[in-house]
Amino acid sequence: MFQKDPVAEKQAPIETDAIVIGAGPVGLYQVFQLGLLGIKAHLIDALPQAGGQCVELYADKPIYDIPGIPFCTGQELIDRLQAQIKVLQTPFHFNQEVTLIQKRADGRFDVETSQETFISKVIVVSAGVGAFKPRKLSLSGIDSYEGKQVFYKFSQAKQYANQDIVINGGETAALEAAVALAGIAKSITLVHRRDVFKAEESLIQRFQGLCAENVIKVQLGQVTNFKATAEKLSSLEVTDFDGQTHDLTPDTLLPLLGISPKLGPISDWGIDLENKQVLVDTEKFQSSTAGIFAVGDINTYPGKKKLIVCGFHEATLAAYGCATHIYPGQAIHLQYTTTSPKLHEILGVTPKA
Ligand SMILES: Cc1cc2nc3c(=O)[nH]c(=O)nc-3n(C[C@H](O)[C@H](O)[C@H](O)COP(=O)(O)OP(=O)(O)OC[C@H]3O[C@@H](n4cnc5c(N)ncnc54)[C@H](O)[C@@H]3O)c2cc1C
Repeated sequence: MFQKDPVAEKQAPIETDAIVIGAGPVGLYQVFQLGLLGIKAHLIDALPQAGGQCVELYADKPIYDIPGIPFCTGQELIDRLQAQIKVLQTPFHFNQEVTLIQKRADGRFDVETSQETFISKVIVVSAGVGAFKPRKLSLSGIDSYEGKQVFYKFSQAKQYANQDIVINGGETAALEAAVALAGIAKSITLVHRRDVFKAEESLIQRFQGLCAENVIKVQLGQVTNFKATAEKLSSLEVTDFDGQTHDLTPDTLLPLLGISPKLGPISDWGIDLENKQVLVDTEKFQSSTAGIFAVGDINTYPGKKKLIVCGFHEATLAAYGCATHIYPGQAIHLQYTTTSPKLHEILGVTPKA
């Protein structure tokens, strides 16, 4: 596996057998199943890392329903899936949203991101619920301070040592950040619309304990305005339910208002959708356009369940569908990883006799 430079200029199209759009758990497993059939894929994701919902929404939380793994966290599942495909040396293209898919006269597909173009024989869309985008503050001009004093993602509490921090939000991410900053930041103020928080009970209790000790201050209301010079955000205005305004002077503002998945350009790709999901058959998980397949949370068919294990099944059958499309007229035989020398070669393993 290697990463492309995200700021690289657009170059000649990359020609490939398969493009997988979305590096969530199902996209990663799709790469593996394609690999078993000798099909090399390129994997593209709008995010800077693999993992989809497992990493973005529940990296540290337990999953109990993956076959053969009684317990693992979202991040551990993704680490294992990445380890499983390491041998395939799949090129990953991160920080790139696929914006265009178009059928070519030669039957292949043009695929475009903002930085690269591809020509592929098949496409597997494993785009989950769409590309994740943080919910942003709707204050005109605040985006000028993004990445300087305004951050929509929280990590590494230590970088905020001795700072006055304002967190905006009342769900898990906001409460986790407030708790993590306790004892590190100079002051922590959490701004939330109402006095009700949405997170696991144990987290709410830790948060409320720190509020009771005056380590975290809660300011009810909405961020309604800000004052700033060209270089620096100097103050925030919060308006409470009585219409009273409160000025806060943060060094850093962390709006952690949740992540909103955006289906984005998928709706313009000319494939049939039903309730914003890609309609597929249940034999190959192929869309209304031959050569474009869809697996995981993005697809729909009678009886669809949005579960990782169902996505793995879909990816397995879609790989056979891709092989039939790439090698028309050729029989694609099922082989067992236990006994097939060809698969051992692909996987780089030498089983004991
Ligand atoms: C809190 C929570 C707990 C869960 N627990 C479980 C559980 O215990 N067991 C279980 O089976 N399931 C669970 N799920 C559901 C499970 O996470 C999903 O079924 C699974 O993530 C779907 O995988 P996916 O690969 O289809 O999509 P995703 O994980 O959503 O990944 C899709 C990827 O596609 C990328 N993408 C989208 N559009 C584009 C584009 N245009 N260009 C480039 N990239 C794009 C996105 O950035 C994303 O990385 C849970 C979900 C949540 C929210």
